[in-house]
Amino acid sequence: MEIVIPTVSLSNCEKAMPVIAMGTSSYPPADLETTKAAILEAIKVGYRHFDTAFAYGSEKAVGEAIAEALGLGLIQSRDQLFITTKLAPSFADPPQIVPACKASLQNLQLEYVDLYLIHSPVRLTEMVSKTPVEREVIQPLDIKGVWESMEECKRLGLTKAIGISNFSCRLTQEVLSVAKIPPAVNQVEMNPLWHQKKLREFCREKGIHITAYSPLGANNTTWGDNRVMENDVLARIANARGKTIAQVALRWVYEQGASPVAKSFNTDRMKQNLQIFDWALTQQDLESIDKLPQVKGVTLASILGPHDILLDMDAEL
Ligand SMILES: NC(=O)C1=CN([C@@H]2O[C@H](COP(=O)(O)OP(=O)(O)OC[C@H]3O[C@@H](n4cnc5c(N)ncnc54)[C@H](OP(=O)(O)O)[C@@H]3O)[C@@H](O)[C@H]2O)C=CC1
Ligand SMILES: O=C[C@H](O)[C@@H](O)[C@@H](O)[C@H](O)C(=O)O
Repeated sequence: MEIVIPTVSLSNCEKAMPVIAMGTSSYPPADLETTKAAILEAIKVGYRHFDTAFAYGSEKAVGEAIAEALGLGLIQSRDQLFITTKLAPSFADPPQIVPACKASLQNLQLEYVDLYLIHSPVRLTEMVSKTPVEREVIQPLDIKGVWESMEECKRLGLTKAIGISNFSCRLTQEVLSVAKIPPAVNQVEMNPLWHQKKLREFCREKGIHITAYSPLGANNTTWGDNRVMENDVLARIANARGKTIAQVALRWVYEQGASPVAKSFNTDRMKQNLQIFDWALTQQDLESIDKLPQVKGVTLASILGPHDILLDMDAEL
């Protein structure tokens, strides 16, 4: 039976976004063939929204998988897919942004992406090949200049929509204060153990949709841990509903009005993660999840290094 994935409309974007995306950042980093095969498999099982980034090195694999899916007739046109990619912090300098977007399009073999996000609210002044990075290469963003260049990407038709990622309320407000085209999306960590209530409320008021990364807590990766997948309260709910913990976490994100971006390169788990649209959590389940002690998992400081500017940003997010 074909799965119908609900969509959400985004501000200033004519194309609706499927509410669940397949992530493409894997640990340990997967090679091109593995990533390509996983994306092709995800298209076969029904995913239509893919989340990549220049920084993940997965754009080429996504591009090859799309080309192959078209060749095999798994999809009739590129338009049936929603592709999100992100501006790498090393290119987050106004004159480099349109060229960076074009480089991502070349990697993806596409004429446009559907959503282009500023990956993080920092600029790295060098191309970095490994993390953590030295403090000297980290700079705050020139938000006005960077956002104008993001708007230019949209005006040029390189992307249907533009947005931000890892932006706190304060930084999102800074973008809004200079924007002619407001961000359509803010992609942030969100899961039953990191609710993002304040940011979600702020973005809702401003018409900015939240996409939730690491909705499963990024278990078995270096940037996440098993706090979601091994949570006793979630296990009890999953048991009572006849679902898995992953499904409970994804359904919870969806019921909050946000769109999960979950990564799985395993066919059974890919399928399982799509089975969240024909059942609901009970009021009691929602209340139990509401009471879970909050622990932020993914931090910029843990990825890029424990530098003052990053610790300050993490504290706001
Ligand atoms: N904007 C940003 O800064 C960030 C964006 N992202 C994006 O979000 C995506 C998802 O987040 P991510 O951090 O990968 O973490 P997730 O919360 O999606 O967790 C991924 C991990 O969960 C496993 N998994 C997936 N489904 C199941 C399941 N049903 N049962 C048990 N284990 C499961 C995966 O393994 P397996 O593949 O073996 O199934 C993988 O180890 C990324 O791939 C990336 O695209 C992520 C972090 C930061
Ligand atoms: O600036 C830092 C990077 O953007 C970092 O936040 C991301 O690469 C993140 O780990 C991800 O997986 O998307």
